[in-house]
Amino acid sequence: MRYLVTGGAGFIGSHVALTLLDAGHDVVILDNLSTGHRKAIPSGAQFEHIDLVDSSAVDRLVAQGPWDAVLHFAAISLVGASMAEPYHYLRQNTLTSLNLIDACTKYGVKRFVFSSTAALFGGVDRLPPIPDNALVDPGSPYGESKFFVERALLWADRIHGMKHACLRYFNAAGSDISGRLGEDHRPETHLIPLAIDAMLGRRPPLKLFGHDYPTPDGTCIRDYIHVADLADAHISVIDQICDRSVTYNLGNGKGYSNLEIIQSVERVSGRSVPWEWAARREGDPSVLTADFSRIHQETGWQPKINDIDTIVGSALRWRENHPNGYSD
Ligand SMILES: NC(=O)c1ccc[n+]([C@@H]2O[C@H](COP(=O)([O-])OP(=O)(O)OC[C@H]3O[C@@H](n4cnc5c(N)ncnc54)[C@H](O)[C@@H]3O)[C@@H](O)[C@H]2O)c1
Ligand SMILES: O=c1ccn([C@@H]2O[C@H](COP(=O)(O)OP(=O)(O)O[C@H]3O[C@H](CO)[C@H](O)[C@H](O)[C@H]3O)[C@@H](O)[C@H]2O)c(=O)[nH]1
Repeated sequence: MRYLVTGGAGFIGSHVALTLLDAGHDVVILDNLSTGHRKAIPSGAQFEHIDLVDSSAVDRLVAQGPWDAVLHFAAISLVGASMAEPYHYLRQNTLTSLNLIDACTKYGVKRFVFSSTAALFGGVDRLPPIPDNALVDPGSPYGESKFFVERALLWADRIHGMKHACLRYFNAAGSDISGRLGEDHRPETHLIPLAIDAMLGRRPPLKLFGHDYPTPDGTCIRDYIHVADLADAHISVIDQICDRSVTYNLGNGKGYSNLEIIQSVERVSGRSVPWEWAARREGDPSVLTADFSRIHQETGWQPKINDIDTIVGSALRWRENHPNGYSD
C-alpha cells in the first residue's frame, strides 16, 4: 500500500509513519518542518518539503498518486496559543486542510484519515467518559478549527464519495517502545515531557495550572493514550473505511490528574519533580476522558498500554537518551 502522510515529521505523524513502514508499506511524508524535525522522519519514507498553504505544490504532490489513503496530521495545535490568536488558528488549520481535501477529491483519493481532537469537547464540563456521539462544543478556536475540517470531510464524502475517519485523540503521550522516535515539541507545552524535564533539572520547576478545579485533588484530569496505540488505531481504521466514514474517540478510557502525572514521573524515575502552583490556563476544561467503545466494537482496536507508568516510562527513556531531543 502507498500512503501520503502530512505532518509526518511531527510527534504523532512520525510514529504512525514508522508503524506503516514497519508493516511494509510505502510512505510519502509532506511536512513544512515548522514544528516537526527532519530527524524524526523515519528512514525509508520519501520526504516532500511542502507547506500545505501552497495549494499548487499540494496539488502537484497529490496528483502523483494513486494513494491507498491520505493521513492528515499537519496542523498548529496549541490550545492556549489559539485563545491568543484565534483567527490565525481558524484560518491556518482550515485553509491548509481545505487545500489538501480539495486536491484529494480532485485526484480521486478514496480514504482520508484526519487527526481530530478531544478539544472538540472542551467548552463545557460534562460527565466523563465522553462518548463518540457527545455534543460538540469546542473550548477553543483550535478545537473549532478541527470541527470545521470534520464538517468539510462530511461534504467530501457526500459530494465526492471520499470516505474518512475522524479520530479524536485525547492526550497523546509516550514514545516508540524500541526508542527510535520521541516527543520534541518546540515550544513544549505538554505536561508529561515538561514534568520529565523539570525532574531532570533541564527546566525551572514545573508550573501546575490551577488547583481549584472540581476534581478530587483540584487539578485537571486527562486521558493519556500511548502514541503506539494511536498508531495501531490508524492501521485499524484504514482497513475499515472502504465504504463508509467514521468518527471515533481515541483514548485509554482512564483519567489521571495533573498531580497524579507528577507522582508517576517520580515513581518511574525515582527522583522528585520540582513544581509550584500557577494560575489556571485559559481554555482548559477540568476533565477529559474518552469512551472508546465504538472503535473497539467496530474494529476490535483497544489500547494495549494501559498503565500510566509505562507511558511515562517510555517518554522518560527517550528523553534520557536524547536530552536535546532531535537536536542531539
Ligand atoms: N499531541 C496531542 O496530544 C494531540 C491531541 C489531539 C490531537 N492532536 C492532533 O494531532 C496532530 C499531530 O499532533 P502532534 O502533537 O504530532 O503535532 P506536531 O506539531 O508534532 O506535528 C505537526 C506536524 O505538522 C507539520 N506542519 C504544521 N503545519 C504545516 C503546514 N502548513 N504544512 C506542512 N506541514 C505542517 C509540522 O512541521 C509538524 O511536523 C495535529 O493535527 C494535532 O492537532 C494532537
Ligand atoms: O506546564 C504545564 C503544562 C500543562 N499543564 C496542565 O496539564 C494538563 C494537560 O495539558 P497538556 O498541555 O499536556 O494537554 P492538553 O490537555 O491541554 O491538550 C492536548 O490534548 C488536547 C485534547 O485533549 C488537544 O488536542 C491538544 O492538541 C493536546 O496538546 C492541563 O490541565 C494543563 O493545564 C500544567 O499544569 N502545566
